[in-house]
Amino acid sequence: MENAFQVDLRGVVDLLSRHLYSSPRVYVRELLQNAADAITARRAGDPGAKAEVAIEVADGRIQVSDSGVGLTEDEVHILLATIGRSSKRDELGFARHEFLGQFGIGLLSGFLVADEIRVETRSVTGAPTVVWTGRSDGVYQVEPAQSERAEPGTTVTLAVRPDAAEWVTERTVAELAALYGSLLPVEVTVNGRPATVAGPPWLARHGSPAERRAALLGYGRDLFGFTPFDVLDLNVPEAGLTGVAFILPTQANPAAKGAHRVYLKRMLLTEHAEGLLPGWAFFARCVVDAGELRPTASREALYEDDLLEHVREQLGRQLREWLVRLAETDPDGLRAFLRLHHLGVKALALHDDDMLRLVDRWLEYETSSGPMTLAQFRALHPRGRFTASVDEFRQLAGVSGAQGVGLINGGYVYDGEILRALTRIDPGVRLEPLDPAELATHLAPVDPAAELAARPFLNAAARALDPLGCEVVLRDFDPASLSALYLTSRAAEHHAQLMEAKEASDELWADVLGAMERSLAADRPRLVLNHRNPLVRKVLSLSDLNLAGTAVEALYGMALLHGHHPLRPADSAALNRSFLGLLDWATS
Ligand SMILES: Nc1ncnc2c1ncn2[C@@H]1O[C@H](COP(=O)(O)OP(=O)(O)OP(=O)(O)O)[C@@H](O)[C@H]1O
Repeated sequence: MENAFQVDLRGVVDLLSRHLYSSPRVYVRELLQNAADAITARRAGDPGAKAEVAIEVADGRIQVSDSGVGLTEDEVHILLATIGRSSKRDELGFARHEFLGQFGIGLLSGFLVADEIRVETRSVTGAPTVVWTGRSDGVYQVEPAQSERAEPGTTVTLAVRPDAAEWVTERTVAELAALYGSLLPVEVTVNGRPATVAGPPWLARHGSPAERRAALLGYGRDLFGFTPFDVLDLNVPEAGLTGVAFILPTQANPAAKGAHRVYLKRMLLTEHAEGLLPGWAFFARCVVDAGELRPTASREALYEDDLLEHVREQLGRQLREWLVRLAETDPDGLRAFLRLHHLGVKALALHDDDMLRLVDRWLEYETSSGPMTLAQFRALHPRGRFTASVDEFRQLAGVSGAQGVGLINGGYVYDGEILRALTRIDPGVRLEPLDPAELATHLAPVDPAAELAARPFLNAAARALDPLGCEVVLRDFDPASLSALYLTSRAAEHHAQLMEAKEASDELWADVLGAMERSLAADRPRLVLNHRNPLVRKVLSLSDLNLAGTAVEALYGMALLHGHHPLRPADSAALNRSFLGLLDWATS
């Protein structure tokens, strides 16, 4: 025996309200949408038919009347009383593209605020006016209307439940009708006051491009509360998409979720759409209307499909073209943009040669020769170096620059990768990462006589720093104001990390790490004393070698601090010891 499914309407309404829709307010959108669709259906046969939706709100009742196709009694049974049945799909079950609705559940959203939905409708076919009344307990009835409607169309009436009263006030309904329906191509009024505007502002005609731009910037300001840095048109014909992108006037958080305003067939889908733009374009906020993109069943987000993917690519391309155009026509504008949004552009440059060229030509980097673009730096220092961290740049820029080794700060997000990627646009690029130890080879040795005279001092200094795992050398370099430089090679850093790990690990691991340690050439860090520095000269001239050892410990501590190197416990102890030693000497 075959049986039909039974539907527990209360359960379905509960499902809709708790899990599908984010707020009862969507009932206004669903009513508007049905009214607009009914008008679209009527105008398909009669293009000159009126396109009016009148919403009346008073005393906890809302009435939505449309001049649409209306329904016959048979259609009422089939369409209004069958959940999931919709007249807006074709024979194969696909959404028909001229309509907003498609799922056949929207009318049920009336039960979010009322226990009863009353639909009075007269079909354009000339059938008599009927009244359908559906209740949230799952019972409905259809009866002939007491009087015929003057015109074809439909009036839906909801008498609000006391707990939902806040959703059915004139003010709330007017706000919601304007929010969802202001761009609809039908005339919507709430208690006689218009809720619709002339159409999407980006399609409005203006006297001149400057006027249009000013009007669109004003639109952006009204919508988002900031005056956009710039505005550009968006267009993806395959998705029936038009709109505008506003460039944010302040730095944006790359991790912030998208907040794009999306209309589908002129009805607001969401103010918080995600996935409309590629991830790197976090500096733009869009307002778009698309005829062909699809909503999810809740109508609160875009359905992720190939078309949305295509739209994302195309909008990304249009933003990219805008940037390239800006570089060509308004360099100052581009500089200002980059100051705000360099992260997005750098992220894009990693995979896009045009953007990489733009970064190369326009983005200023910190370098040992002052702030300049990568292109300028390469012209000045064809074999320049870049650092792996901001700290390293701060430690070494001065010394490196003074030795003629150009240095770029490559320590910020994406910079290392960008510098390495430069060969993509210029195969001749010779910029390489700096190994700090290499810098020592650029520091000139002191003259042999001075080196000889300093021997006893250097021996004492080596004895003082040996327990700290550091070697001492004397060099002659600029800037003279720098007393000592602590240089550690990549291998030495690795070695130091290994030692730390070994100290913290158990026996088995300590053995393994010990074996690794032996296999690594322990390239020790160096303290490079600057023979040009007056303080170093003074220390060199000390005849008391113990005191000289203490002074070297102090210079070592200063070099670590100056270079923002981490201080190990042994380093802090050496620094304290040197202080005490110097104080003792001074007071004895
Ligand atoms: N104002 C109206 N005028 C004419 N027909 C209507 C009206 N409101 C609803 N209908 C009919 O009732 C059907 C069911 O409406 P419902 O709102 O539940 O779903 P839908 O609009 O088809 O799809 P969705 O769930 O996506 O909104 C519609 O397909 C339409 O045929």
